[in-house]
Amino acid sequence: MKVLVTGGGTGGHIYPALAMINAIRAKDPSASFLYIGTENGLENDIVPKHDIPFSTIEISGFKRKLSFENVRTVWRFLQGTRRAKRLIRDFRPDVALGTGGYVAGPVMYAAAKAGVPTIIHEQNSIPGLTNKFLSRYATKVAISFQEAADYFPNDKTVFTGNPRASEVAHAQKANMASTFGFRENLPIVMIVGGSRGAKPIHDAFLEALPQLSDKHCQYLYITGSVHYDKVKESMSDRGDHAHIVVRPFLHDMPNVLASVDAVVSRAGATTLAEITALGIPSILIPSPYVTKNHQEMNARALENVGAAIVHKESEWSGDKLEADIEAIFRKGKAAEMKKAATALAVPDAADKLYDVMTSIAK
Ligand SMILES: CC(=O)N[C@H]1[C@@H](OP(=O)(O)OP(=O)(O)OC[C@H]2O[C@@H](n3ccc(=O)[nH]c3=O)[C@H](O)[C@@H]2O)O[C@H](CO)[C@@H](O)[C@@H]1O
Repeated sequence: MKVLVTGGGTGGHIYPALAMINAIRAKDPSASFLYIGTENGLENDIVPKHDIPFSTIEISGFKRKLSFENVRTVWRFLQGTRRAKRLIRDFRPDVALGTGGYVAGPVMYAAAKAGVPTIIHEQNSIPGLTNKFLSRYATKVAISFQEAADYFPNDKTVFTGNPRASEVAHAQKANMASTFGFRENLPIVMIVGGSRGAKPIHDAFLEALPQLSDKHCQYLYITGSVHYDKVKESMSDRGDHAHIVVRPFLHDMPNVLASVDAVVSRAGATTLAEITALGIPSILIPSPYVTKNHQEMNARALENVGAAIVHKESEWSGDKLEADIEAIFRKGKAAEMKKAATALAVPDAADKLYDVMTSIAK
């Protein structure tokens, strides 16, 4: 099977695509792939590390307000479609998978127009602009939250879950002592602000530092590459933090996630698929800066069943972090949160998506 794959901008769109490529490779070792992304997106950094043929087109996103920039965007969309058409003509895929982000727009549109069977994957409970636009042309729409079905044509839409959940569900534990210097028998809490990091999460963490130094927990703090130097500098002003390990970005997230006891995070849909696949108790601070506040909707789906504690960004603080950690580890909430998270998991998502792909492939 020849599979065209696209999706990018941020990790939440890229990792489901990579997970699906790995799942297809395991089932069909002769399958070949072409991944189309952009040069500026995180995919340009991540995809080539996975031994996947990678090409780029130029594209930018629509501004919601009327602006001259949108004229340029339409022009780029048309240029991007033209370049994608050429790449598709050369590669001749049997099926195309798009996991969202701006780049998926022209690529999947060009694939559909070229007669390639197309499947778009939506990770969120409320879809992004690109996938909504593409759902008109796609052969199938795969969703990860039942709530998303309301936004897509009924006859095309199928619930599969997020294939990254399948990848993470089988992850081996990392050696946290030798990799990060953590002590055994003390809970490890990961703090992460999505694939690019999030300043409000850093601010609250830095504020909480004095309270967190009681050493009943250890912290693995992932800042996002752009925030790393600043955070390190702020921390060095605030004393010794032997129980806090700071990293800019992790490339082996599945194994590390499989080894932590709780996660403090934004509520990006792919992160939530990972958290539920592994049954990790979580404290979620949804980003309010995303389309139709979809991260809050994602987060509430976990909160409603007792899998997560959710705080609006405007209400979150270092004190809340300390109180939540206390509730999870010292007041025994961890076990019930773990159970509730596991109940939401879709560990066979990659199999489900594979079945849909092969059912429509040429
Ligand atoms: C600001 C924005 O538009 N965010 C969106 C974006 O978020 P974002 O890209 O932050 O997405 P997620 O939190 O869903 O996923 C992040 C992914 O990056 C991985 N990771 C993260 C940090 C790291 O150091 N290493 C690493 O591998 C995580 O394991 C995960 O697989 O896509 C998500 C999925 O469509 C959406 O729900 C989010 O609303």
